[in-house]
Amino acid sequence: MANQFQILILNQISATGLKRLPERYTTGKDIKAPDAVLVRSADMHGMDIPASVRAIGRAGAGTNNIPVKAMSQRGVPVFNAPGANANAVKELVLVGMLLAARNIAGALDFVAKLDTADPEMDRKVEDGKKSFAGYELAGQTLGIIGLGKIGCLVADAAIKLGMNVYGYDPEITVDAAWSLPSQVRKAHSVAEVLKHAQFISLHVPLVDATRNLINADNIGTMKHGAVLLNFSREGVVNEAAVLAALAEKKLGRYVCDFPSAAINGRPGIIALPHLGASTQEAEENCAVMVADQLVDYLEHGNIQNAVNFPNVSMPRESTYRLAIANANVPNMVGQISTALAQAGLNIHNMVNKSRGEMAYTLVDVDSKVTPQVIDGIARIEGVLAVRYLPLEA
Ligand SMILES: NC(=O)C1=CN([C@@H]2O[C@H](COP(=O)(O)OP(=O)(O)OC[C@H]3O[C@@H](n4cnc5c(N)ncnc54)[C@H](O)[C@@H]3O)[C@@H](O)[C@H]2O)C=CC1
Ligand SMILES: O=C(O)C(=O)COP(=O)(O)O
Repeated sequence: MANQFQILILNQISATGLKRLPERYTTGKDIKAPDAVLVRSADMHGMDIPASVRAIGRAGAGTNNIPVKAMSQRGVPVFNAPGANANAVKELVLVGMLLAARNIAGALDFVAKLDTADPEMDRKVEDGKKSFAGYELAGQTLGIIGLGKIGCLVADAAIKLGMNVYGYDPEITVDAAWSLPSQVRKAHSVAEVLKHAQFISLHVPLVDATRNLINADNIGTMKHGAVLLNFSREGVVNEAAVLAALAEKKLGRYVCDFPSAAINGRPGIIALPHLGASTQEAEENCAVMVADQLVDYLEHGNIQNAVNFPNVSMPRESTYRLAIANANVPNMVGQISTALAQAGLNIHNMVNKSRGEMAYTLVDVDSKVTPQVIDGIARIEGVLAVRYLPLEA
């Protein structure tokens, strides 16, 4: 019988994505011993992740809600869906700039409070509108911190709207750099971006190095009345610093996707309920991408788009495959090959790749692998997880 897999679902995942899982897969939110977890923003840090879990699929970009380091130590890849929701976020960032520049939230509120039975309503509309006059985006300068999938799309859209764009990303990839319009000016520091831009948009992941990236020390260096947009993560911005800068009118608006007790309802705050990736298209794209990656990993051991392991794939030419997650230390491949040779197994094909402290090995052999051989490999120091993935007869 073909392999049965159980997938624990922690958030609402697009049905189109779930349909990519073969029918023999069971999905649900109460599965006790899942082979894999599908998640969006649910916080998995406090969760007791069952030992049965072989992979985690994040139907989205950010993985700060997942204990990635602990999963690496267990040899468990954490997959995400790079770029699959980037267009949705880009569009909401454009909305964010317009909300700030045109006083749209205040204007909508004003209209909602109009008395439609008042014969003077039309006059009040014409009188009232002057309170909401704004300015245009064309000609303004936007600074983008983080030029990954989202930052690059925001840069491109802003250039097309006639804005000047500064971008900062010390680890920009070659592909991202190629995708940027030539008009984007390269900034060499966060400070340089803050100095030049009227709008600053953050598109970095939340990691130790980006926590409080915008803080009391640098927020005062922004242009007077600047607009800060945060569709990245709450922790990237120090909210106390934002409130102080708004109170001093140093900051014009703080537009974010992360409401909180500290900022909600405060003057100058425009907060959306984490809507960046909430379009039908983005939800489908993310779920499809990550479901396909999970299936390929669970059934064939191939890794594509894990945040903690290298990309490793090998075409299936042999029925008998071992997938081994191991520490990136010397002599792992040697010890694995020796264990197979000692068991009289001939290696048909093999690939080993590393990324940081992690490495991953796929080995196809010409005959059946016994549980004793698998146990022997699992006991090699530095081996974190071993899976035997024979093709079904
Ligand atoms: N509001 C929402 O619904 C959504 C929010 N996000 C957030 O946006 C973040 C970025 O998403 P993507 O662009 O898809 O990720 P990405 O991985 O394509 O891009 C992130 C970029 O940030 C850069 N970076 C890292 N540290 C930096 C630093 N200290 N200074 C400047 N640049 C730095 C990286 O080099 C990379 O190019 C996600 O990690 C997530 O937190 C993503 C999707 C939806
Ligand atoms: O992809 C991301 O990083 C997001 O923040 C989107 O989160 P969501 O999937 O909408 O809960």
